[in-house]
Amino acid sequence: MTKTVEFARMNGLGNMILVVDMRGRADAVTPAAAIALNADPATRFDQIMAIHDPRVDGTDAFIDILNCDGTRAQACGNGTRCVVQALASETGRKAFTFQTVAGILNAVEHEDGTISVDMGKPVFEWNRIPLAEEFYDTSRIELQIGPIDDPILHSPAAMSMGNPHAIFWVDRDPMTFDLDRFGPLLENHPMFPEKANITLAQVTSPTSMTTRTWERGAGLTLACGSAACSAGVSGARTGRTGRKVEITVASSPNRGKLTIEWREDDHVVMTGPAEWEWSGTLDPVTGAFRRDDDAGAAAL
Ligand SMILES: N[C@H](CCC[C@H](N)C(=O)O)C(=O)O
Repeated sequence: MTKTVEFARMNGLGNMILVVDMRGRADAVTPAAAIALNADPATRFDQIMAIHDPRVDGTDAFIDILNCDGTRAQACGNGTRCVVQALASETGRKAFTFQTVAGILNAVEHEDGTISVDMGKPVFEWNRIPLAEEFYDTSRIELQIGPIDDPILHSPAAMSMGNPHAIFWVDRDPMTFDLDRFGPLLENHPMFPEKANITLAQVTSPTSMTTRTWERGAGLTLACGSAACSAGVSGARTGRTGRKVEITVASSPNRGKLTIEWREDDHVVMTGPAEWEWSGTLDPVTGAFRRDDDAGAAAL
């Protein structure tokens, strides 16, 4: 087994992704390697998407997801689009099926370069999100931040896309909130036994939203795909929007948008861009890396 593997630094609407090629190996990217890679400004990232050999028939790969703090995540929408782009560039194929901890994901790269991922079905049951308290209706749970008689944020929609999310509705630009201050408080709130990704969502029309997310295990990120899925579903679930919305991520307003459709068959389809930045090789045990010299190398 070689010491190093190939990787590509990519992004999905600014969500910083390392796509790591672990195919043919029996080991996995270690949390220590993730922490070391995140500590270097050149490879600082939000999530690692490690591509492993398929483990079940009918899938092209198993995708192992690590946050920059070394914890593992069950889902990563922006990262999945980056994996599709990397594999489409390598193989010439356009459609892929991946196994993740959250389940089986089907994805396709369109002629215009955007990528659609069927992120599966949303989960609303309190004990599967999970929440620490029983809520019959998790579309509006009792949780707030700020003065009891004038909370800054309150009554979020809670759900899971394989990973836990809380969506707080705001009536002004999400960038005007101190999410860096109260994100960690909410991420680690006792209400969320497995922590949670925290999103501020401003509904701008029945078919559009602007979101900003404090991610579990990663902090403030420029974009979060599974959070966009959760915001889109929660908008429809609470009657604020239709079942198909266009989402602008507040931190990256000029990088493009995500389209989220909560189909009538209960599947959530996310469509958006992915961008390759540069490639290199890395040691999945220690996180030591080397950037390829030639710019424009293949994505992986
Ligand atoms: N940025 C990712 C979300 C990673 C989720 C991770 N923060 C967790 O659930 O622990 C996305 O585009 O969906």
